[in-house]
Amino acid sequence: MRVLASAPAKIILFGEHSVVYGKPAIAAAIDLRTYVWAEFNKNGRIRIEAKDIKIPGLTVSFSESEIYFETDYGKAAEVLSYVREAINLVLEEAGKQKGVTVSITSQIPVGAGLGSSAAVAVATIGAVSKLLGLELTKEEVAKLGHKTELLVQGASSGIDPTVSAIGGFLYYEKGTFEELPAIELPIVVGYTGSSGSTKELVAKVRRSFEEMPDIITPILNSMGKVVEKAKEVILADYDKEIKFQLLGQLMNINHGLLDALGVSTKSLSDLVYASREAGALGAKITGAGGGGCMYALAPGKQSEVATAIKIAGGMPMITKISREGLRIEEVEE
Ligand SMILES: Nc1ncnc2c1ncn2[C@@H]1O[C@H](COP(=O)(O)OP(=O)(O)O)[C@@H](O)[C@H]1O
Ligand SMILES: C[C@@](O)(CCOP(=O)(O)O)CC(=O)O
Ligand SMILES: [Mg+2]
Repeated sequence: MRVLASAPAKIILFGEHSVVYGKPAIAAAIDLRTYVWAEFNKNGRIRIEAKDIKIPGLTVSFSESEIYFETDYGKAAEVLSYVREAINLVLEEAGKQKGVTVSITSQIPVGAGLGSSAAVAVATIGAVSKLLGLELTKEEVAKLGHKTELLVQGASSGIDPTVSAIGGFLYYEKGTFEELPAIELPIVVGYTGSSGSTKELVAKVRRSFEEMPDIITPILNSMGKVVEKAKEVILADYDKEIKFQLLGQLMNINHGLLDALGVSTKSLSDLVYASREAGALGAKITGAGGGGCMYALAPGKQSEVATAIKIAGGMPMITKISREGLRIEEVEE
């Protein structure tokens, strides 16, 4: 039997990092997906075929009769830690120890703030649980995805695996979520081409918080207030233009607060300011930062903002919100 599952990427519209400290956040699934095949194998091992992961350098030594390959096996093992932990959690949940092979292909850039870690964990959990005959709800998959991120990152709010499992447009706070009415958000995502490690960036904010709690706490509190105001605006019956103006203003404030936490970079800020100068109503980092992606709210200006992002050295992506979260694509008996 073989099972194919997929899960979407996400953008955090407001509240990244502060959501780790129990504040709310708003995120949406977008139409880039990770696909995972799962099947049993006979050797009793966990086998992971990660087709998109680049190995960290390779040394080959050979003689007449022998050839040896060497790479940074520690880094290679680390890069597969989300998948490995996800599989172990499902095997534990099913109370089975079986040889499982997973094969992964993904449309989501790694370390770009689009939740590639959560999407790969959720799709792996979806495929392996289905293979083992475990009928998990999307909420149960999200919880196992959150556990996976906690095991690998040390800290995780759970918003990424929740949005990836459930899909759509969610208001998330301390492990619970509510679905927000889908509003057509004319956004442009800008990818810097560099990546940031969520584990390292979350740890960096944690260090600042522990060293200067009186300074960091008010920043996190303000971020929480920004998100509450954004939810109020999204739910209000203002006309679209007013909503977009207010949301753009809140995005810019959120970006400044993230900059104060030290998670922005020059390339991210270059794309943010280029977008604003090209007419975006708001632009901010999305995800952990340290590289990765930003996004801009650009009603009627998506192509101008996309061009400005390209001129500023970024890669623009015009994406849509995906209603669908985890999807079992195929079951081959
Ligand atoms: N296609 C993939 N195959 C295997 N592991 C992946 C894949 N995509 C992402 N990952 C895992 O997720 C990590 C990136 O997660 P993270 O640092 O949270 O960045 P983000 O979630 O913003 O993409 C990668 O280093 C790797 O461990
Ligand atoms: C920084 C954070 O708020 C979001 C991380 O998003 P990503 O891994 O960069 O896609 C961490 C979390 O919420 O678990
Ligand atoms: Mg991540």
